Amino acid sequence: MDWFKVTAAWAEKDLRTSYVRWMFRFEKLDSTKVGWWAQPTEEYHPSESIEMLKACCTNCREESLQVYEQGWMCLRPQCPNFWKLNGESPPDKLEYSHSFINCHTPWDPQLELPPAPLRPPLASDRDNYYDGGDVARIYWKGMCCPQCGRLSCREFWAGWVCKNCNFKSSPPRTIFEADRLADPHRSVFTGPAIPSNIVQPGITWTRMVVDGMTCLIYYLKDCGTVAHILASEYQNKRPECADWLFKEYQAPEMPFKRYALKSHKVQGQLLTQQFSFNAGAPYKYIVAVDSTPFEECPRAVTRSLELIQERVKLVHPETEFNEILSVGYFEGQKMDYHDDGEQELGETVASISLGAPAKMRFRIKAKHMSSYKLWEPNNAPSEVNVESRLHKEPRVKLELRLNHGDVVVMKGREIQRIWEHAVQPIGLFRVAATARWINVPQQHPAGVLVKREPSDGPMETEFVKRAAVLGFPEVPLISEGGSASSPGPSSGISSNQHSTDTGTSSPSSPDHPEPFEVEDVLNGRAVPTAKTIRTGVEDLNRDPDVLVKEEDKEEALLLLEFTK
Ligand SMILES: O=C(O)CCC(=O)C(=O)O
Ligand SMILES: [Fe+2]
Repeated sequence: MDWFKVTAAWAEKDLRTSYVRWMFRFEKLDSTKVGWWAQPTEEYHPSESIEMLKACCTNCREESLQVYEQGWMCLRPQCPNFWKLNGESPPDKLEYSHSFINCHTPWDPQLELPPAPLRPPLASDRDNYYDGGDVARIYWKGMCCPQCGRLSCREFWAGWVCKNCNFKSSPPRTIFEADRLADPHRSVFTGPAIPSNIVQPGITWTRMVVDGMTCLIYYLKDCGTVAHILASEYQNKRPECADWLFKEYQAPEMPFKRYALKSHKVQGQLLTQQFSFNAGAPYKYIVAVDSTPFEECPRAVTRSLELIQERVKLVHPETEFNEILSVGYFEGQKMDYHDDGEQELGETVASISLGAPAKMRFRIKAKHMSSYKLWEPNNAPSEVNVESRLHKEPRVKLELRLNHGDVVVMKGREIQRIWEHAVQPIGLFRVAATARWINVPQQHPAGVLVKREPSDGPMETEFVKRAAVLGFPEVPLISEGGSASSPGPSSGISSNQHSTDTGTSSPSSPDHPEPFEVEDVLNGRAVPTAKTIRTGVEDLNRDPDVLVKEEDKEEALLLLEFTK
């Protein structure tokens, strides 16, 4: 782009809607440079000798510019003559006048100087100006590549990578101590901590001390409980506990990343604010996050899971987890209202807070607000009263103040269905790790059917041993008893429909084109889609024989789909 000055403002009327909109005329500071957006045919010859024409309204006696070629109009919305061309409505299509386009407005020479280079400096050049280490707001904003000028988001924990020329910029890393990020006026507890949560009427709670830790249990009516287990200085300083974890999580090698949001209304890719890392069973979340097996994770991740597990056992001894999502929040980042109610999720979700404190708020989802009246005391007020009360009452019913080392445990599926929660860190830098149980059905050892579309001939399917699909090349591509079948143009069979039509499969014949090579799968020429893998795994689990039963062939096509 370029630097511009605003040289005129006027009102226009939309005759279809009668709305009035304000328009602004921008003029480039350096009018000798042709804009990259200008059409080659565009006639633009700015000159100071061309004047912008003005005239006075006979009705309001105020001056308006002549903006349009079609003629002068009063451009003051307050005037009864506004937007009238010789007393009539102007035509729908108006053109800008020659003088309006080409006049060059004289300007104070001092102000003609560009105030700063348009290309923002690299964040590392600004280090001296920002207090907040390398987690300040500018460190998660985009980078303008000094080599090629391309703008790139900050996607990686370690720094920026230009998407065009691969230029890398890594800011220096400050390792924060949790104490530096804590509220300086907070109380420091050497024994069980005292909470400072906010509870609205209607939520009951109990408090107990277990193993020297304060536990608060909030009853979100019949939906379940939220337990807040407060850490103490003593607990946090123990080996491989909160202080240690927080330090470990800040290592530059930590595989945190900002992932692309799966659905949003903006053109192009949009990243989540926070950096995250998923380990154990795959969790869909609101972004397509990869998942790393526990054996390959940094120790901070597996240790967080152990510590969460230890804390959760204080209140819900039977709970197990198989997944942990670690999230790093830089300055100003937060997690908006959401629920953790994915279908595959177990009923307990627990998280540990590290670093800066945070507010975690729970509110009833708007669509369930009407059921709130069911929770009124015995003599439930009349419909009218309930409504008026709902409007006055803030939807937030519980606000937890989370400090370094605290653990929160949500237990109950209904909490995720009826309620939603949001987390707002207070301070520069925070890490949270949330553990869940995810029902991942066992992978069927037999394999999967893959589908391909040959350039000539009908759609082909081929049975591929699952191990090969998952990346073990030693397992060869196999045909299941000559299993090539023709599903027809649509194989969109719902996962719980079991076809009984045995006529859908036919033995492979020499007429059929060559099947997929395993290499196609492994070298990325044939790509499985995450959604279909998941559907497939679920179906395999529901019916382990699905791949060997002839009548289920069509359904099995859904199990894993490859696009060539
Ligand atoms: O940041 C936190 O404490 C919890 C984040 C959360 O709600 C989630 O990961 O689903
Ligand atoms: Fe959550």
